[in-house]
Amino acid sequence: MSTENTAHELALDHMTVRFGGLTALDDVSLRVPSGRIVGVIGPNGAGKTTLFNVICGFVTPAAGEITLDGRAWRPRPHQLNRLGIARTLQGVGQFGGLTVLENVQVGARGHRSTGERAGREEKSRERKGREKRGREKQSEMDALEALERCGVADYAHRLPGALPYAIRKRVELARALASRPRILMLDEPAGGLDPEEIRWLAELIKGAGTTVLLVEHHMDLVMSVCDEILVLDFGKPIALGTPAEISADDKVTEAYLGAAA
Ligand SMILES: Nc1ncnc2c1ncn2[C@@H]1O[C@H](COP(=O)(O)OP(=O)(O)OP(=O)(O)O)[C@@H](O)[C@H]1O
Repeated sequence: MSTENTAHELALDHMTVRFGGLTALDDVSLRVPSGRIVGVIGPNGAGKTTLFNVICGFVTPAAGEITLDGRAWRPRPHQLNRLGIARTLQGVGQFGGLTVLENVQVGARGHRSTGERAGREEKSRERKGREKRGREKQSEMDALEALERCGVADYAHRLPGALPYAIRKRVELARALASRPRILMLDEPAGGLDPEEIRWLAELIKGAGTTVLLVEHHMDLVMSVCDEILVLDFGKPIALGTPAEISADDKVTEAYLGAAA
């Protein structure tokens, strides 16, 4: 697949990350066009999570550039939500003391409506109070909608710690979706899920209606949902192409066989 003429919502150019003497990413470039589902795969330790962490601003690269909507961009974790970028965590990472709904509202909270922006200049205390209540109501509605979309609205008032792992993974997805992101970053969303859950997940990803960047070990999922796949091995990009191209690439097979040996 060629992405030459497509608007690149997010792009990484010649990204290099070092941890002491270890090069975790070595001159990695990636285009994530608007509306596409782009996968990043590779054996353990290949640099997939590091790539995510660079985009989220958790890790500072030694070299390379990131552009968002064609403009140079230096990511900062606290700005992601406002910029419409949401990320799930590899595990389930929910606050144990909050209900499922409250956890998902945390994801929804930074989402700003047009009305909110329009009223930003208002100074009166009463107006501010009304806006705050409106925001909370909106975030609750967004959270409930996301929980419903993920099929777990029935658990809204439960504490996540007591719920089965697969349900918590769905809650984690709902948390990311609640902010209505334009770029959804999924870090191993299929980890620990059974085949039926993975089929559900594939449908959710395909129907997400956003740009998706997916790091995943589960090959069937990656091959079935991604438009394009980047393969990393020891931090180096070894292949980039459609699922069919990646499946037929000997370098990819060798990287995985080497990792299994
Ligand atoms: N904060 C860190 N400090 C030092 N080394 C790190 C750090 N984060 C990652 N690494 C190393 O960088 C390399 C890439 O790690 P990374 O977690 O990005 O790989 P990965 O492809 O996501 O692996 P996995 O599939 O096991 O999650 C590994 O050798 C890892 O040990």
